[in-house]
Amino acid sequence: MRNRGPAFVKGHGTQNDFVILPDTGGELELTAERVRALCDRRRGLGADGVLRVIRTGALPDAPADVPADVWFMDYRNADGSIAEMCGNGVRVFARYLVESGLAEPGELLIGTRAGVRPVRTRPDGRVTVQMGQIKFFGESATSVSGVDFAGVAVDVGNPHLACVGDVDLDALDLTGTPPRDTGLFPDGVNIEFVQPLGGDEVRMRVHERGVGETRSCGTGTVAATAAALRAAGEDTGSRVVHVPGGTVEVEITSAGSTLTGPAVLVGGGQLGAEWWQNP
Ligand SMILES: N[C@@H](CCC[C@H](N)C(=O)O)C(=O)O
Repeated sequence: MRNRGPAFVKGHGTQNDFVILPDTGGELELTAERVRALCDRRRGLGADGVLRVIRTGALPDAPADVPADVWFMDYRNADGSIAEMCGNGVRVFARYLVESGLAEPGELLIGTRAGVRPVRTRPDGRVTVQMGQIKFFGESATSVSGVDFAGVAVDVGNPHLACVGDVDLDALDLTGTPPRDTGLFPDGVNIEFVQPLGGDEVRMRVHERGVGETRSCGTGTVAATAAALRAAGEDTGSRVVHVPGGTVEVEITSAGSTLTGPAVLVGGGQLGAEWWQNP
């Protein structure tokens, strides 16, 4: 390819997949249309979302409480919308920072629209993220194929409705967007269906705001764990969460929550300059 556009790296966390766009100079014009084209699995690279790598100080709408020199995960959903936080994305973002030499392995801080997230990269390839305090903010319901599901509203930096019950997850048709209470979730919601398996294990499927069904959602696994603990009459504890794309571990204590799981970099390349101009 003679005319080269921006560089990219493709990665995933439990098969929640992302196009990483390094923008260390803060120069890329990342429009919603470019995000949609990048994430399109036929006309683009294909992904659930885009992670732009930029210094917080270079992003005009960055939250004031994130220090300017911290690397910021500018997250976009596949439909081009902006979301506050992405738990699988943060792990993949951390792996990218370390592999590309932008950060040392071990402890690092990542800026997000939900605030700073302390992260620890591990030698085995897994990454642990401190996901902060979860907050319950109501009860609500949704339905799939005419079947009603009750759930709890959970704020993990972004909004979730976590529905825990003895549900036949394999039978759920999540090709459409399940209805939501627009009063409780005015900006949309990520919806988790959670089946306790006994002991500290649960299974989960998720319909993500701005994407559709994905094979995993990190913030969703934290919401699912909080809801599963609450259903068991507990405030704190841990769950091993099995999603279609793999397994993660979540712990909730009185001090906050952590998410541990894999982060994989698949490969990278260069976008075509013409494609980037007119995707
Ligand atoms: N897949 C993510 C969540 C991404 C954002 C979400 N779709 C939203 O709009 O809030 C995760 O791993 O947490």
